[in-house]
Amino acid sequence: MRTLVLGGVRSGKSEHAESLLADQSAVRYLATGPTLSADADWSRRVADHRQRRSARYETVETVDVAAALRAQPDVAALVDDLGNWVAAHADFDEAADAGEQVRRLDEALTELAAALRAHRADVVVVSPEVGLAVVPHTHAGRLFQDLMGRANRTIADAADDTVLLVAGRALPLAGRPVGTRTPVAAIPEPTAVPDPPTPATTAPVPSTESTAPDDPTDAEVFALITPPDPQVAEAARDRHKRLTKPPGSLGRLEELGVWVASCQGVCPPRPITAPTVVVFAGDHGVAAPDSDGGSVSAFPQAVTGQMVANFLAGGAALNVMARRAGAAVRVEDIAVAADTSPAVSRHKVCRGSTDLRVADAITLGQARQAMAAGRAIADELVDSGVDLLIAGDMGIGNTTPAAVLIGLLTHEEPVTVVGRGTGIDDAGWIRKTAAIRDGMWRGRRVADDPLSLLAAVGGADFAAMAGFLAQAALRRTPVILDGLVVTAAALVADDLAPGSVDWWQAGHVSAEPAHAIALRRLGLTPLLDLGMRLGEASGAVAALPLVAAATDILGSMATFDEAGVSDG
Ligand SMILES: Cc1cc2ncn([C@H]3O[C@H](COP(=O)(O)O)[C@@H](O)[C@H]3O)c2cc1C
Ligand SMILES: O=C(O)c1cccnc1
Repeated sequence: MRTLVLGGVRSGKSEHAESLLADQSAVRYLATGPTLSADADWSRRVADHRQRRSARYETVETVDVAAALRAQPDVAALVDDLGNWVAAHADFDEAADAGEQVRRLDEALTELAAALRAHRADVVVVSPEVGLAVVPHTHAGRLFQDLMGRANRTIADAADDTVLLVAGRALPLAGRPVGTRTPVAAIPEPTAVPDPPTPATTAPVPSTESTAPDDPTDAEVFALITPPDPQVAEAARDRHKRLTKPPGSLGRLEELGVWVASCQGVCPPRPITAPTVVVFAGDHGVAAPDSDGGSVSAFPQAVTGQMVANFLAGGAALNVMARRAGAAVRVEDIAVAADTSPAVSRHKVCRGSTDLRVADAITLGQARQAMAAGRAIADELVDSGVDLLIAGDMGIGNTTPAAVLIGLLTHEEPVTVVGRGTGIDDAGWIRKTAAIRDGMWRGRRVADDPLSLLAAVGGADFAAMAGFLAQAALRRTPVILDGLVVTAAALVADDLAPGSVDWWQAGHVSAEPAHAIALRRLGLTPLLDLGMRLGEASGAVAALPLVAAATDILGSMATFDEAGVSDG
């Protein structure tokens, strides 16, 4: 989480910033202020700050904040403050060219924003809001106000959250950057009230397997995710240079092998021998037919349970592809409306969800329970020796909550994230777009709170997938992501446990438009682009042989020395 804390003099901004990092075990305090100041008032303020900070803080006095952040991306940081940083990056002398100062600052800002975006641990930047004062009558004052305005805008764009401190009150700034698309909050309130869900099939009736109370477990709390081993990555890149091929000639397969090695923490990497797919099945209230019989899906809800049986019988596309790729398949009924085999319903949280257009899909307690289940499943597999994890989805209507989650987390509009799913017609497209709009309207208030977001507009299957994906990262196990539905859960998972994305590769890009948007947001480049739009983990399994081959290349290819081939 990156937060920009703005405020006037003595507004309480530093105290607020420190409170945001209160639960961090270690914080680097990047102090940008002059340290050898003769100004008694300044010295007293610095001493004040020092006293308020505890032993958890390490103070680093620097104006090269970008370099300081890059040096330790996994430790929380507090930058105090951006005003001093701006002052250090410009010449306020009247003789200096003001345009040149702006250009120089913009350059430094670009670097700083990139370092902030790359910072994996929490970071809070404190900055003075000087734009509300009268325009100063000195050249230096006017230039500083100008540069500060630029700096605050750029850093606010790089931050996940911006708050303004006024009179000791922290006001969250919900606005969107000037000149961008319609803000999510401005999506018109739904006019037509959607039909209530059909109670018999869509109400979340707790199953006999669970009572789903609002229990206080910490399913959504994750320890710090640390990245795959960068030293092993270096060693793997080095080894690639010694293998019997022109350097770089295996293209992206080379970096893919490097990634597997760094995930395993060993070079050469071990061959992938026990990849496992978990299909998370669940129904969605939003898929219930309207009074005119229309739905957001081209298929009826009953297909979800029927497909679970098909997976168990080995007849689904996923089964066929997984057999070819040598992956094990496990199915988990998290929220299927129908009864399924006891073998797959151990972790069942509920039967379907409530229609996300009109109410929260599931309760917070159910979201926690589902997330705990996803984490437990990942733990169990990793403990049993699985060396690569893949999540898949099965659930009629699930591309609608997936689009809602992606729309909210990437600030896109409903018409941009809607897709045809199982193949809806134009009337279905209109209905689905309206459903996504209603879901985004309902979910926008909790978009910053992953668990609440999953409860409001996701569902138990999405919560389980998010828990599974983040837990895989915590357990330092590589993951291949599938299509739209799994990637929607991944977006939430990386918010929940930042840095998880380093443990994932995108297997493919689906034909669903929101998928590419979500991948871009995660910074992932898909391995394949085959026009697939099935889900079930089929896209991830299609990419598995590439990941396995990339691993074997580093592990089994001869070096120039070994093969007696002349090195270029
Ligand atoms: C037979 C069949 C097998 C599937 N396997 C995956 N999906 C995929 O399509 C569904 C999502 O699309 P929508 O939101 O339009 O309903 C999910 O079940 C997803 O897993 C299937 C769908 C069907 C019909
Ligand atoms: O890309 C996906 O995951 C997808 C697309 C359509 C239907 N179900 C899943």
